Amino acid sequence: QTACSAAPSDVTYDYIIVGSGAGGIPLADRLSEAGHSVLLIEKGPPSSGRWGGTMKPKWLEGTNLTRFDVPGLCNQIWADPKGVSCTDVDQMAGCVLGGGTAVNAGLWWKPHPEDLNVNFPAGWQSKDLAAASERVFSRIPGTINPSQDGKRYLSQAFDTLVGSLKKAGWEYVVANSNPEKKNRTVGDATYMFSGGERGGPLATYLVTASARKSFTLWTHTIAKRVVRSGSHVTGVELECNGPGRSGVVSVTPKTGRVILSAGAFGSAKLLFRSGIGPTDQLNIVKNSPDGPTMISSDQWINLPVGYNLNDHVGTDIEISHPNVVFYDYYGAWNNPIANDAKTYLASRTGPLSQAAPNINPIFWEIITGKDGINRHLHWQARVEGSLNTSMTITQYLGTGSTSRGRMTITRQLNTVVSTPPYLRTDEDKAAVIKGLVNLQESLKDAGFTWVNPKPGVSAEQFVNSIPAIPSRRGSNHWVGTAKIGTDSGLANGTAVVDLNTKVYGTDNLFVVDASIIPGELTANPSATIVILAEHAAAKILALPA
Ligand SMILES: Cc1cc2nc3c(=O)[nH]c(=O)nc-3n(C[C@H](O)[C@H](O)[C@H](O)COP(=O)(O)OP(=O)(O)OC[C@H]3O[C@@H](n4cnc5c(N)ncnc54)[C@H](O)[C@@H]3O)c2cc1C
Repeated sequence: QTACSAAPSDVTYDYIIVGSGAGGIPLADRLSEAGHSVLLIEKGPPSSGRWGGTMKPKWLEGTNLTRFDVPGLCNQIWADPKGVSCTDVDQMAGCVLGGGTAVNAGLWWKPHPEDLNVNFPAGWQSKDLAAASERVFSRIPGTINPSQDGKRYLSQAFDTLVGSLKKAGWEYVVANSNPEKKNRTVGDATYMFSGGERGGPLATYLVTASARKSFTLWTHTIAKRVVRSGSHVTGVELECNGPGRSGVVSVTPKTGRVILSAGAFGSAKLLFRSGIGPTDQLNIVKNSPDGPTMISSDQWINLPVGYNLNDHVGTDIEISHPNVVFYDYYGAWNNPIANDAKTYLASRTGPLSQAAPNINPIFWEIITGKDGINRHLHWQARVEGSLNTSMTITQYLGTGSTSRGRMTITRQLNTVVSTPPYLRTDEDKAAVIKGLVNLQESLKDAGFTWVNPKPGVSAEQFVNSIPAIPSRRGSNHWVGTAKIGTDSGLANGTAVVDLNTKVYGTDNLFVVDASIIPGELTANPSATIVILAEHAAAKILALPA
């Protein structure tokens, strides 16, 4: 492994952003666009070919494409996570340039108004984020037709399920044209893909940022902690990770700022290592290898970092139908169907331009609980399961869920989900069960064979039979560990960052990523995180120097 080189001691940056995911990349672009010098630090290697990534199967050799660029290879993260997934997190997360936006399935949704209005404080409501949303969707519009010939491949599962739901009274919608229509509606999966490739922030915001002299990117560089004196942050201490940088990098004296965009686990970990968080967690860091050099306890800032953890609680059902056709996306790594590889390479068309494993359709329902809360269910179908005519459909419970968990740190400095956030309230469970009962009812005469739950097993028995742990219910949509709000955690409140995303008790430390989201959203979160980053950039730029 190549050794790190020392960070230059004679250069400072107006903004140092840690983490190049859904939050970090758009932020880096907007802050550098405003004329500031910006350093973006990413612990992992380049991913997409555009940025010098090299990981690819044989059939992509000689092209500028990597495994990250081809939608049909997105599930390779599960087959071969080595060198791609984070090793210090007990959940799946992308530790490469682009973070989750480099490894995810590319699903891309405009938020339902309640995602923001129910979860977020004043100033971050649907109407407040409308302009940011507009900016995001003008740069990354998303598509329901990833294949560049406009055709839909292997659409049997989609056609069968949409047809059945429509017969049962569900309405077909183009989801991102009608983000508010999420009750008994069904639509196409919408992806951030563009030109038949992954697209997203790596192909838009990072491209414009990189064209500016004021922008610097360091990959292979781990931020260990922020360097601070009391409430004032002066820079970031680095850990060697191959050919990246080591030492300390400083922000512009007096006016410089550090922004953590290292993800729901990564940003919380950085806060703990910087002496910011609940005392029990800071004491663990104190007893870790960091201990001897950790900031002294009289400068610790006690905030509820790591609490309020949430994720979509996933409930997988499996149904089969004779029309459904399976496509071996995993097999496409070594042995793609020759013609499919050829058409993908020649014109970005065919099954490999679609996300594995043929994710489609998506449908939604809102269940109002006895507690009066609207709980949003997002159902996501894919073609895989125990039969070659199976569809597995995951039901996600999002907006309105009242269960929360906790993430903590170990002495080895790994983050763990110590309290899973799944189905901890009766009303959350009731909504999940009711949603399943409603779907069974809607599909009852549609010719599907129910593999799971099996006939004779009630929805309630089925939901209760799946352990409420991340390996069985996890959705990789982690949020909430550094919640935004006006009820400062310094005064026994629940918020870690204020309405400008500034960490309470600090002058110039910010968090902008999934961590600040107070409660789970209806659908997959990445587009909303980019919207939040756009909005946060405007808020931060408006602060007095
Ligand atoms: C397998 C998978 C599939 C998914 N599918 C979808 C989907 O289809 N649609 C969707 O909307 N969402 C999806 N998600 C979720 C989505 O990708 C995440 O919610 C989103 O990327 C989170 O954004 P973020 O900015 O908070 O963090 P991330 O995107 O995770 O970015 C954090 C970045 O910080 C870096 N980092 C962490 N610690 C440090 C450190 N100490 N120093 C330097 N760098 C650091 C990481 O390497 C990473 O690049 C998926 C997630 C996974 C894991």
